[in-house]
Amino acid sequence: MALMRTITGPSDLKGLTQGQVSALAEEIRAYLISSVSQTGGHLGPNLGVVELTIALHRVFDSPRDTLLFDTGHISYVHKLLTGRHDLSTLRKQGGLSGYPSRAESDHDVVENSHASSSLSWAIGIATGRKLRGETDRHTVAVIGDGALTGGMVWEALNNIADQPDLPLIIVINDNERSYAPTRGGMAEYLASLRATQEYEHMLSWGKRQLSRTPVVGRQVYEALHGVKKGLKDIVSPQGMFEDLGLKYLGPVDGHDVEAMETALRRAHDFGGVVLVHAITEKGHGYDPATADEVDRFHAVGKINPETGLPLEVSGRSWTDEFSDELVRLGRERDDIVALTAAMLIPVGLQPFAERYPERVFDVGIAEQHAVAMASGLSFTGMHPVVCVYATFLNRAFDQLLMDCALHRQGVTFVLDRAGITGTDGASHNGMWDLTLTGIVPGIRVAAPRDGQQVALALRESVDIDDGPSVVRFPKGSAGAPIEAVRQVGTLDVLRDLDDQDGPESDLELLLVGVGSMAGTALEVADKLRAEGRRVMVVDPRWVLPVSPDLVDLARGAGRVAVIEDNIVGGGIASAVSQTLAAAEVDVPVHGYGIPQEFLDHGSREQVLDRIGLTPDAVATSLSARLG
Ligand SMILES: Cc1ncc(C[n+]2csc(CCOP(=O)(O)OP(=O)(O)O)c2C)c(N)n1
Ligand SMILES: CC(=O)[C@@H](O)[C@H](O)COP(=O)(O)O
Ligand SMILES: [Mg+2]
Repeated sequence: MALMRTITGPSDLKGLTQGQVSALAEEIRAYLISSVSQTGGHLGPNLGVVELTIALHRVFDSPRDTLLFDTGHISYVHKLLTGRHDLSTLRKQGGLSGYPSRAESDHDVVENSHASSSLSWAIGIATGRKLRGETDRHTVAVIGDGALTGGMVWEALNNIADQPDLPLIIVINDNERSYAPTRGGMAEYLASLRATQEYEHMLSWGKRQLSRTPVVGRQVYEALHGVKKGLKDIVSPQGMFEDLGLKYLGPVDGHDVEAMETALRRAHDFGGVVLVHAITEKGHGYDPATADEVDRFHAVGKINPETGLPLEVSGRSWTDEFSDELVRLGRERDDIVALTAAMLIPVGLQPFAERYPERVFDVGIAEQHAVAMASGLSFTGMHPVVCVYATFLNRAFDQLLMDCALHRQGVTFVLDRAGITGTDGASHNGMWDLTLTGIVPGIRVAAPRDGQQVALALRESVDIDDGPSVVRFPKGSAGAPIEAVRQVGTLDVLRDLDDQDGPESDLELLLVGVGSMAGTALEVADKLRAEGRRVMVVDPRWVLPVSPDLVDLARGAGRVAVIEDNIVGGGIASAVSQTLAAAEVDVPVHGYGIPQEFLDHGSREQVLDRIGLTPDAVATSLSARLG
């Protein structure tokens, strides 16, 4: 760590010798392994960009030059080189973000964790700089091969190709993986370019051998070299980027700082748009990561740094409940197909894919495309199940609305990581989906309260074939089942008025627990009942559209309160309030949910506490309201 501690900013890198640079890379790699194994985080991706990031900061002059890191999860080395040497607070409340953060440094620009937007940012910044006469400032976007499969990238490249003179450098960090190996034509194309590297190595070996061959050696080499272009085009059609008029440099060994510096300096001095194709290895230099076939330690929890084995064992997750039921459904119905946006394992589709490989589609990091493709699949009579993290549905809202719902296509959306996720920061919380889906005509939305309900809701959703249906659930362990004490129409009653409480007509408070907030609602009810309040807790299971049974029950209540892990604005409380008003049911409705703010990272529990979405806070508020 001795050398790293001397690097207070990128300027301290410029004077290092190549030997010192190599030593620094090793120091950083060792520190990443020791620190991130204690905090958790994106260990594999960041081990893959150690040398690349050092080279970037030696060639460019951040923050005068702007460095952008697509998806943001690969910014740990960048942080270490820009004065943030201590990663021990990574992803902890009040500590360093796991993504770039403007509050931490003026070297950081794009904070969000949503992939494939870096080239759009880059052309925006470069164009703005040009308009302001600052054409000596470079903009560099580092984008992974996975993020390169996102449609926005191709929208940006289309525009970038129109301005080939912009001082804009695109570094493709090609490690052949998203979580799993990157799929699709783009991945194949990059593979063909990588093949060039082997070809170049072979050619330079041939040149060395032939140059040692007297007399004929030179002529033979020239002849070979003449063949090179032809062979190279066979090995790797350079066309795509060059056909767009973009200069392509590479492939370059992304773990060779000197080679990266040479390429980046050429790109820097070129004075126009250049793509530098860096070949890297996710998890590089750490055997447990490079040996990990699942995802090369894409995102780890706390692990043993020696073995890479997890130190925390989590219980059966919400995702597991979904995954197992989908396999059961897949066995019963051959019309069920599944789609993922490069997250087959994290969204729980691997067991289904192992059994029905022809019925799973990994479309790359392309949620918009996934939803429109699902609409097409549904049109042919298949029942697609689109599996994305709730926050990433934001990307595909128009396709949900105008491709799926407008045509009443029967598509099931499984939104994992709904609600507060916490440690991945503001852009990862699944806090908007109930609001977004709530404005989609004809949609049905289920918020299961436990693992059993996930299975039940999924089974019901795949029977909905006249429009989109949604099943949303949070990250982590699903916890123990919450049994209903009885049904009122479509509603599950979780806590009933006791007999001696008298008739339902003088119900003080009807408490609605949405999804995983059912547990919170029960604790709130128990606190209020201990004060002698007459409280009933119900779980609608299908939260949108609002059930008429809920309207009927509300008629007899003094107040209604809804607890949801979605923004309060436009969420289920809003929907209930609007539905009651439309039914002329004049009962106050109180919404308890997530504030309409971007929430700094912390654990799920810490964030819930911070925003007052806890049993104590809600009970205190309701107690005051009940008077
Ligand atoms: C829109 C969007 N969808 C999904 C994700 C989840 N995600 C985070 S990183 C990642 C893989 C990125 O692969 P790549 O760009 O190759 O970067 P690497 O991890 O290989 O460095 C995915 C799918 C995301 N961040 N954004
Ligand atoms: C950066 C990104 O989008 C994902 O890698 C995310 O960090 C993983 O989140 P989970 O740990 O919830 O799967
Ligand atoms: Mg990758």
